[in-house]
Amino acid sequence: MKSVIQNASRIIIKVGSSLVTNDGRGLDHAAIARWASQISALRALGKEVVLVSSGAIAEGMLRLGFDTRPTDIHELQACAAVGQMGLAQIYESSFRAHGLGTAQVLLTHADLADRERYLNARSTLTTLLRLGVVPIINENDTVVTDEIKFGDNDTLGALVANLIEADALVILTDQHGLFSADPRKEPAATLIAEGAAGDPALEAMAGGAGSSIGRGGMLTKILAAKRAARSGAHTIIAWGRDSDVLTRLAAGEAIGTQLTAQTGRMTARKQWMTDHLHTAGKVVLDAGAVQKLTREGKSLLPIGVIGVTGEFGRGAVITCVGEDGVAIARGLSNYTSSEARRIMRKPSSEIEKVLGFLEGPELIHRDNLVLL
Ligand SMILES: Nc1ncnc2c1ncn2[C@@H]1O[C@H](COP(=O)(O)OP(=O)(O)O)[C@@H](O)[C@H]1O
Ligand SMILES: N[C@@H](CCC(=O)OP(=O)(O)O)C(=O)O
Repeated sequence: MKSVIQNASRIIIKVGSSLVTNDGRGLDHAAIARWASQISALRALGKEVVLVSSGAIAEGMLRLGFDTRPTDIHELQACAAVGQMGLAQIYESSFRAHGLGTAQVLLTHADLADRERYLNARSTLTTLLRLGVVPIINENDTVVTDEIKFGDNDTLGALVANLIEADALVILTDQHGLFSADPRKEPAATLIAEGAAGDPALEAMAGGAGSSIGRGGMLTKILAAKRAARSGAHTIIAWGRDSDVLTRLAAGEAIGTQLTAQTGRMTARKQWMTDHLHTAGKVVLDAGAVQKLTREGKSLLPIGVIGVTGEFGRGAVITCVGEDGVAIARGLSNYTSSEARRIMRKPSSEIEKVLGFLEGPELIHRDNLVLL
């Protein structure tokens, strides 16, 4: 078996709390420097990498002088806010040593459930990747209470994989992968080298966190693999301290547990769009635009739109119909219905003049468009 990382061009790497910290107190700077060095090697191979890193609470505990993890939610939030400064600092300097810029992105699950914020987060992340920067994501712990209680960045990693349609999610943790049972409790447990993401038998093997600093345990990782697979991303769970783990995966070596997505990336996306039976509105396309979409695989520009029906917000799923009323495509709109009405039939060069801002030259970008 070959590692899926070898052919993956967009990868989310999640580094867990149990790994990034020195026994839950402060950050392991040397380990972080090693991952930064490996990620810069992946970048040199032409791969786009987004890092999801935990560790803010552990670093905040150290900086604020807590010996044990506070139970008060607001103290935890304070630790996360203080520690996030340290996390950003160490990543910034570790990547800078390899000539790579970093960006801090703090997200909540609710942000990704909101269509408009989802689209904004997606555009920001893809822009950062295009500009050659490594985005470093963590939960925005200041504004959430549920997530901070469970402290689970595995789910966030999967949501980000869905968000930017990554090819793979690599979950680095303190175990070599998924074992037939929790190896802390069952020393005879064996490593599961491969499986199908979403297979319920895997969930039965996974238990909770084994250390005092880790929270989610193996179950959240298995569920994250299932979620990542919905957009066609494969998941690898591996020991983050294995030497050169990331570069060896990129060379095709099978390490840890590989959970394969059963549906391809495009099929998964198409499925998601076509599942949207109730679209918020419609745009009517002239013959030229129909041609561009159906034959040339192009984006939908406002100039090809001759009518807009319904009321919808930015990021809504809308239907594209031809002049004969036949639906030809579905996609996520970059503009609201009222903005679309103002820019339809106009060249993209006039959008900014008409609206006073520019979300993008297209009404629906081809990456967000599915032909029916
Ligand atoms: N079947 C299993 N295979 C491997 N680890 C397991 C399993 N079930 C439970 N675990 C526990 O999950 C822990 C990893 O989860 P966690 O501590 O939350 O790490 P992280 O901080 O990296 O998210 C391991 O240390 C291990 O004790
Ligand atoms: N966002 C928090 C906690 C997230 C967390 O611990 O998640 P995990 O690594 O999945 O156990 C932090 O940075 O400390």
